[in-house]
Amino acid sequence: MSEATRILVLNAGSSSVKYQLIDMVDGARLAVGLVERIGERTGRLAHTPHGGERRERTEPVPDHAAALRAMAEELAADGIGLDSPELAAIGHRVVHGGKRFTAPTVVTDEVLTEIRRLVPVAPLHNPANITGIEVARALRPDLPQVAVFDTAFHTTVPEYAARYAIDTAVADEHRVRRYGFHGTSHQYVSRATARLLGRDPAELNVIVLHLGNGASASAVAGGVCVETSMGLTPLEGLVMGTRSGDLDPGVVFHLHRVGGLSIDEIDDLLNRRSGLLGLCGENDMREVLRRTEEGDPAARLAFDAYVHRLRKYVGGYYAVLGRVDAIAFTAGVGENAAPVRAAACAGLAELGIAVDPELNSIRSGEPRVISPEYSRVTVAVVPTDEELEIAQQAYALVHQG
Ligand SMILES: Nc1ncnc2c1ncn2[C@@H]1O[C@H](COP(=O)(O)OP(=O)(O)O)[C@@H](O)[C@H]1O
Ligand SMILES: CC(=O)OP(=O)(O)O
Ligand SMILES: [Mg+2]
Repeated sequence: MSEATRILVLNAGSSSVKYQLIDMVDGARLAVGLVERIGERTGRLAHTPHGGERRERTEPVPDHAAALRAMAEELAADGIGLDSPELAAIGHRVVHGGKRFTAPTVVTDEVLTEIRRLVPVAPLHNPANITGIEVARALRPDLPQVAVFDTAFHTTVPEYAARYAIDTAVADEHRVRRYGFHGTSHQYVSRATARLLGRDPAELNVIVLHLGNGASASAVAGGVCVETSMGLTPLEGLVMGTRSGDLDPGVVFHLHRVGGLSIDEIDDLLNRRSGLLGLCGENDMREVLRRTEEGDPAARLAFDAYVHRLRKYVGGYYAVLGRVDAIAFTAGVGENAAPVRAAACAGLAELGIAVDPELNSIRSGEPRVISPEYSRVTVAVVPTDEELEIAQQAYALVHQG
């Protein structure tokens, strides 16, 4: 039996790489790091070893290969380099797995080809994930590279919810359907919510609101995902930092035919220049909240639109589930923005949903209940941990075989 008990997790984004080295015996984070501003004039690496001081480097990081080299140097400096025999596998977040990948998968050339084929439906994400896999494989060709897919947890969404009401032959030919994303987070948070409440996940109905840069909602019935807000691509659903979320598909035809925008320009508009950014020129919720407090009308509109959309999904998923036991807020905005949580749940006493202002204002990194005793639905803040979930799934896979 090998002694390899560590998993390196890579979450490669378009201009950043987040990484964690986790020991699966005791769950220790041997290193946690982030390389940002890849491809810009100056990049930045922040690296924190277990029980040690955070280190920062500011230097040009031209591409993802350079980012992973910098990560490898920092790990080596702590004596836990990529050459370590204790490394069992490298786990990768892969955003789009299509219909085929319903579980964590060891990456082969053929698997990589399939992930590459899905680039057009996850253009902001899959290319970076592929680069992460390729670079990691070049650094440690002997290790299993395990892909953990954002789409996997949503493969239980029933056909009537996953299908768009369009011609079946066209949909089948082009594999157009709802796939859903952030699944690793929705899965982790729905289970963590059950743990927080001391309940069996199999008997709990939860609405999970993952509000990060990308944002999505899911309805989880007894541990099984039955509905989610993102679709064929991570563009549908909630208002996000730079993405529009739901809109009339007629808007696309109109902008093309009447507005004269090309399809690529519309794609760029809806994915990168819309959402909070499009409404008020700012995609960071912290800045939107600050400007709202100062009375800035554009920021107010952006906040109101963001919250209004969220409330529509909460109401909709209430009806989908029939009975809701808990609503869990997670990711950067969900974990930190008390005003968003308060506004999303305001005036819903008739649905048994209430938020206690004092509990809601407490800042903490721990899972916590923010609803009052009398609230029929427990409202909670449950920090997500996609990296731990990826590490656990990757470790379980390499240890089975
Ligand atoms: N204290 C805070 N208050 C409000 N929003 C915050 C706060 N901290 C972070 N955020 C929001 O969280 C977002 C990032 O969320 P995160 O889950 O880290 O994103 P991702 O993993 O998708 O890159 C930021 O864009 C910012 O708007
Ligand atoms: C799928 C998705 O939107 O991911 P992120 O929030 O990391 O952009
Ligand atoms: Mg995230």
